Amino acid sequence: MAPFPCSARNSLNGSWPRLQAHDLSHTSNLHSFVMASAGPPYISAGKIRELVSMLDVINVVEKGLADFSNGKVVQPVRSFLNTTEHGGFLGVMPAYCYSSNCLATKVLTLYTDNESKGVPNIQAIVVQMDPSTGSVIALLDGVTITNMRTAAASAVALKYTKPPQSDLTLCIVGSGVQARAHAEALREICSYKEIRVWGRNLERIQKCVADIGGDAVNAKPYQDLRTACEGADIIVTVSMAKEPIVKGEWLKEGTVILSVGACLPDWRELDDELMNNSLVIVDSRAGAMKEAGDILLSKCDIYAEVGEVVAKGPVNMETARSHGKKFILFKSLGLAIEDAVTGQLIYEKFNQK
Ligand SMILES: NC(=O)c1ccc[n+]([C@@H]2O[C@H](COP(=O)([O-])OP(=O)(O)OC[C@H]3O[C@@H](n4cnc5c(N)ncnc54)[C@H](O)[C@@H]3O)[C@@H](O)[C@H]2O)c1
Ligand SMILES: O=C(O)[C@@H]1CCCCN1
Repeated sequence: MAPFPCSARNSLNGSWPRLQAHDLSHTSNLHSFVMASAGPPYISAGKIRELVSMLDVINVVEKGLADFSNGKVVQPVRSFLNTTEHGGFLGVMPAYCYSSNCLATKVLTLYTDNESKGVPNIQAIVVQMDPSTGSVIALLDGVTITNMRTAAASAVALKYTKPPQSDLTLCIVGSGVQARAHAEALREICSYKEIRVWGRNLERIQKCVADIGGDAVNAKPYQDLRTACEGADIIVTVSMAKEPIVKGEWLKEGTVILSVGACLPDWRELDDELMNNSLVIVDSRAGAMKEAGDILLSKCDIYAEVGEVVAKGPVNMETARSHGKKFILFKSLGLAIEDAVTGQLIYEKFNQK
């Protein structure tokens, strides 16, 4: 029986209809009644943070990435369109996975200059559906999901590539939303003797350092990018840069780089020397060959997808050296499956409450 006995949505104005008394004779399904009468729930940023921890998200994203590389996820490379006159992008990111029982799409916008307008550069909503019927079961705050699952994907990559020493120096290049999310997620994987935060504006760097936890987590502001990168064991790049800003010649051998920005084919964060000296692990080969400016323009090789690494086991510097490389690098572009599994987890926890 159809879950919405009174014909799902009003086809003229798209609103969710009120259930009529006679509709009840067609269904005994309370869930259908609630859905049809009130529409799908909206799960806000605050609620999401109450329902799931970063560790929860790391765990589902790890499985999602493994399923993706194992051919268990149906997901086209996302489609982006330009809002040319306004300098922005609209992206649509659908994914379906039978083994994680999730069907969802994220709709997002990416602008680079929204700060002056008082709104975030990346805005998004996740539409979660019931895979067995296609019915929309929830709308979720896509900004929070994007922040958490992106940092979680980097945490998964770090889990499988982390340097062996215990007291590590982490350098975060960028002081925006993802800088904060990564500080949280990467602390689930390693402990750090210092967390360096670089940005272009001292006030914003200091705010980011304070938000991350300041002295309590050994976070320190850096205004010179080269100094921030030199000697770091792990570097995460989360800037909106469009040109290479981090240079391979600055880094010590054995550095692990988590490259999260530069998600368009003509955007860069890292120079050719860095890319060509790295054992490069990507979230999606197909995505990387369409969107990753640092890979496409440096013409570097791709070693593996992170989901393959999750399945086969950790990669270390011995592997990198055997391929003639000095660094290990994870190039993240962001996958719809990361949003879909995170959205599904949140929806299930929402229903348990
Ligand atoms: N891989 C993924 O899944 C994924 C997901 C979300 C965001 N991202 C990317 O991560 C990056 C950071 O996203 P965010 O949400 O933190 O954005 P944000 O706007 O909150 O922060 C961006 C930071 O970059 C700095 N910046 C801007 N232009 C710069 C430049 N030319 N050189 C150096 N720094 C510059 C800003 O001052 C700010 O500190 C973006 O490139 C975004 O596209 C990737
Ligand atoms: O996967 C995502 O959600 C993002 C948002 C914007 C930039 C690239 N990737």
